[in-house]
Amino acid sequence: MKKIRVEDAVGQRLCHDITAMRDGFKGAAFRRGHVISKKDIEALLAIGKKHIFIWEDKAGEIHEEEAAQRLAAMASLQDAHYEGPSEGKMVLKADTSGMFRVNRRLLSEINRIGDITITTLPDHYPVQKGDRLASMRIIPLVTTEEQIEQAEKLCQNENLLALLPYKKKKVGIIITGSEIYEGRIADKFEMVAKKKLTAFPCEVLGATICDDRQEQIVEAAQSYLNQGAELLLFSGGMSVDPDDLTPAAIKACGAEIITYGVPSQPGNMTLVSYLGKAALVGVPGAAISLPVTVLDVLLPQLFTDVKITKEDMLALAEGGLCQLCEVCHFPNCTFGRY
Ligand SMILES: Nc1nc2c(c(=O)[nH]1)N[C@H]1C(S)=C(S)[C@@H](COP(=O)(O)OP(=O)(O)OC[C@H]3O[C@@H](n4cnc5c(N)ncnc54)[C@H](O)[C@@H]3O)O[C@H]1N2
Ligand code: MOO
Repeated sequence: MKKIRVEDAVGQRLCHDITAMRDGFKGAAFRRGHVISKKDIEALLAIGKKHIFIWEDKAGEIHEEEAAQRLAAMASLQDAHYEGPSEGKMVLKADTSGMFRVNRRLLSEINRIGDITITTLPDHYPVQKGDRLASMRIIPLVTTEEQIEQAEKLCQNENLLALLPYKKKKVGIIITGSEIYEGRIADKFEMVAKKKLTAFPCEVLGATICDDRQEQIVEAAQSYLNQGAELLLFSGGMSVDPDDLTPAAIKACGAEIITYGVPSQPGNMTLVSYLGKAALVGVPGAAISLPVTVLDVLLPQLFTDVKITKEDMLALAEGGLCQLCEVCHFPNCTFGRY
């Protein structure tokens, strides 16, 4: 690449986007390929560009825009599209709502190569259509093609990124507790659960209030399963009192327990289990009194086709202590990352 003074550049073609920042604007003031005219000289000087590069092709070298496009192509995925290049980078955006996945080990290997940087939302992040998911660029204006080939090779047999779209599910809500069943207090869980479920494609089959009696809880669960429910949320009776029967009732339904107890707080006493395709989730009482608990962390994955594992739950421990912020920013926070 040849460096020349802006005053001597009239008639020359810019070989990369040139960024300006002013009054809240940050973006490309001049695009790659723009032919510099006399009137551009003052504008370039005003954004601090006294010199520009003139591109000279060299074998084995690759320009930032082509490099970014190659990186995007090696990590293409369904239900998302790339935009760019702009300022040398490609940005991945979601075409649907779902749970974003990133292969962290592979991401680290690619970023270790040298000039390449790929940055993403956190693994398991819930996203909406239009959200930015990842951005890719090389740091210098030019890199060796060999570095891009190395990254491409790493992505040959495994996916770097994925977006798991939410699937429509039928949901049954089972509320336990003698105080609610006998009318001593009003139920608060149905409203809480239904509000959280509005973020996902689902049909709520109903909400059943049960006494602290195992057979009644099992019967309510079976009734929803017979109606095709793929997600059952059980509330209350999840801790250590003699009347806390929900975990035993879920076991009695024949579900395979993935975990009873999650290293995350609030929501420690959560139970995750599966009976065939259906997820049976025991939700501790804290979900009623706090804006965000483990339930909010689990819901995105519960609406995908990928089952929650014990490893997933163990990974919640670091950062899993909610900071109880005055204004809750979940999921844009430390809580619930795995
Ligand atoms: N000694 C210990 N105490 C507690 C533990 C523990 O491990 N050792 N765990 C704590 C955790 S964590 C939670 S969360 C709570 C509550 O757990 P439960 O899910 O068993 O909740 P309940 O005992 O059934 O109810 C607690 C409280 O909330 C009211 N409630 C419950 N469901 C409803 C509803 N649908 N609508 C309105 N109000 C509801 C209930 O009446 C109780 O007042 O336990 C900690 N304690
Ligand atoms: O199970 Mo509890 O307060 O950690 O929700």
